Amino acid sequence: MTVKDVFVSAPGKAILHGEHAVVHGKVALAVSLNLRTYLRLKGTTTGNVCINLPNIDTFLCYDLSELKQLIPVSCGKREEGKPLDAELVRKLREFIGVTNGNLDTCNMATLSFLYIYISLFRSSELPSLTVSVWSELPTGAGLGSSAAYSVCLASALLCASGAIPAPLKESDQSARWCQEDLEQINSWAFQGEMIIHGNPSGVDNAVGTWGGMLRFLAGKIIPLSRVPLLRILLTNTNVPRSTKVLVAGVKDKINKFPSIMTPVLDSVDAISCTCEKILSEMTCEPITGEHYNILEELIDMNQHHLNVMGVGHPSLDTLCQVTLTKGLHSKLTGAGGGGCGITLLRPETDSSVVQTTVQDLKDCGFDCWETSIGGPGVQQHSPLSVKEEVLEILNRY
Ligand SMILES: Nc1ncnc2c1ncn2[C@@H]1O[C@H](COP(=O)(O)OP(=O)(O)O)[C@@H](O)[C@H]1O
Ligand SMILES: C[C@@](O)(CCOP(=O)(O)O)CC(=O)O
Ligand SMILES: [Mg+2]
Repeated sequence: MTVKDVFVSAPGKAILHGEHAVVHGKVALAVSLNLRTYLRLKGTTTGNVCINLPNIDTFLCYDLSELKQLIPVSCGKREEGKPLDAELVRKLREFIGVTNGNLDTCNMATLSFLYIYISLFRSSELPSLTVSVWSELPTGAGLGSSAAYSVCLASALLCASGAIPAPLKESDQSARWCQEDLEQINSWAFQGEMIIHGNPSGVDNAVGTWGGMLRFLAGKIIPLSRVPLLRILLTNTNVPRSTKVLVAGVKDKINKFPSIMTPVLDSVDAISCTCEKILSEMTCEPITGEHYNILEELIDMNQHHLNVMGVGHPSLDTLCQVTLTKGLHSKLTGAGGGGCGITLLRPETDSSVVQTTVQDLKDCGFDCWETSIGGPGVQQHSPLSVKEEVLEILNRY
């Protein structure tokens, strides 16, 4: 069986409020970024499955006959939305040489790819193909690179398996799937996130799938269509961390101090709801300085709560202090423990202030850039419509 080529991309995300709390059934507000992950899938006749992941320096090829041995005997095709198939995960861990402990960067990426690939093709014939992925997002820094990767894998492999159609028409540059297909993509991407995050809330893959700004609560996704244009500065402290480890740490703290942590989670929930209310007011009445004052106070309060949860880091404290000297308010975004933070810029914040803030943050060893938010969710592309620099990298494989 030879599968058709497919080229897809999905955006990263920033969480305005509700990271970690969302894993425990609280509200999160998240927004897509204009930084994307691109995946090219090529059908081949080599009898191999190859995966090229230049961002993490991983280039692997497997023989189809080896992979066939891993198909669990237990049952046929698995439906999306179910818990992970424990037998398949065990066999795959053994196959890639992980016997115990946490998976490293390369193992997590390989395991989630092989898991989705085998799950989707197990009841037919495993096809020979090459998947190459390149991302504009920093990996493991809180901007949802794992979800963008999982959404790209899910959409391309679902398309290649024929489970969903390729939406791109000959004359199109890019195209999106219908709601029903997006739900399937989101569901399979969630399985990829389960492998990478351990216990994901599902907010990151929802943003990667649908794009824009959304409110997420216990698996329920509500797109926020009327939101004000926000200016946000993104800072990467370049301190590496793992979402899986941080999420597990918060769970331990909740188990150890339930009466202390429950009010903290409830307070974060109230912060997300208050932020949502303010954002909605800003779209239907004139925007005032007071709206921004409240948004800034919410950012400060949430950052303190995230420190209480144990997901702060000295580098993130530095980010908050440096920006505050310019009157700007910051919080971590994503899992914390290093990685990225967001800084809210007010409409009147002068570009000279932004420039000096960026320079001060760069002097701390951070990367810093003003970003636009609310880009489209997962898309299929005609390769000709993809940015030259991305094509150039993916064409090497
Ligand atoms: N472009 C990519 N190529 C390969 N693997 C990726 C890529 N982006 C993300 N990943 C996988 O996701 C992991 C990072 O996920 P995570 O710790 O959740 O951080 P993030 O905040 O970036 O989502 C990486 O270790 C890797 O396994
Ligand atoms: C901490 C959390 O709320 C967000 C993690 O985002 P990221 O992987 O750090 O980009 C976890 C989750 O929602 O699954
Ligand atoms: Mg992640």
